[in-house]
Amino acid sequence: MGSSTDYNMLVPIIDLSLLQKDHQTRSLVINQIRESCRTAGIFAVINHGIPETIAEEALTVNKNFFNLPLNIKEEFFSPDMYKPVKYGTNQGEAHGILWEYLKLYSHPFEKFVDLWPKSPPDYREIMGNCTMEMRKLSIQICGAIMESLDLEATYLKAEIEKGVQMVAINSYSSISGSNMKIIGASQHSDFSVITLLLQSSLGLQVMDKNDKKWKSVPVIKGALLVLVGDLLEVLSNGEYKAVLHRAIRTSGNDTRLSIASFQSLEMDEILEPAMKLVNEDHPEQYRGCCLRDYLKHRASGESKPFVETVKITNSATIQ
Ligand SMILES: O=C(O)CCC(=O)C(=O)O
Ligand SMILES: [Fe+2]
Repeated sequence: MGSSTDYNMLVPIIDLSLLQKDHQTRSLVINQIRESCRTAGIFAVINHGIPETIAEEALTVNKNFFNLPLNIKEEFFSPDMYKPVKYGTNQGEAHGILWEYLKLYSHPFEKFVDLWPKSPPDYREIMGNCTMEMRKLSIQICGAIMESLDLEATYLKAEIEKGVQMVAINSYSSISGSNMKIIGASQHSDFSVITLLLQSSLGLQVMDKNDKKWKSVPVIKGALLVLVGDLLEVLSNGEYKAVLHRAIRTSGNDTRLSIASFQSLEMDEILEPAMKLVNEDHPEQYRGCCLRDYLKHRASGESKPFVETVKITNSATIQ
């Protein structure tokens, strides 16, 4: 057994339907969200309103997309970070494709849908439903997260609603034998306010802040995962930290698929720490930043994690 999967993570499970209940129940849920964002940086949501068939169809249609001949998928290949539809692959010398991904800009839908894959024939319709549902849910969860920070539920709502939604679909081939390899999603945090993630099978790991060990995130039927992203770290002035995660390939017969929806603001919309969370005891810890800054950072090939580059390190610069 590879050592890195020996640890399992107890991911907090939050019943989102309770947000519609009485004031007291609602507050309990908000407290759970606060606690999860502060400690784990990840939680699972159940009763979230996205029908299971939508998630299942999305996984299936993407599986069918990745099963298409390489020449069809390669139409979407591009090294350009700014391309709204982008296919990429990581090939092992003797092992064929180990990891493939497709990145789609998905909001506004009408602006991007014509650029999405045409095949399988139902790809656009199924992924249109899926990404719209994921976006709606992300916006709802962002509102609850704002409340958990003692901000108005509507704080940044308009900016988030106008914001870019990008979806990454990852496909990892399974491994045989015990050669545990970490492919594709090596350790990183996401550039998003939150990321909503659907995984078809085990493979996502997060760094446990307490013991600094990688922990496997279980697959909970019908649940979606919510990950704290870089923008939420900035907005909360470091109260919530973006969760460090990676994806490993595991043994088994099935290819593993994950669908991640990254909710951020518009390309040039600068996000700064919320004024209410900056005070004498909590001086401003981050500079404002936008999606374009992140893409420039990625294109530059700099290895330093993006969020580190916006941290204010010199206390002399703080007023
Ligand atoms: O495959 C996964 O579970 C994680 C993928 C991921 O972290 C990403 O696409 O940013
Ligand atoms: Fe990620």
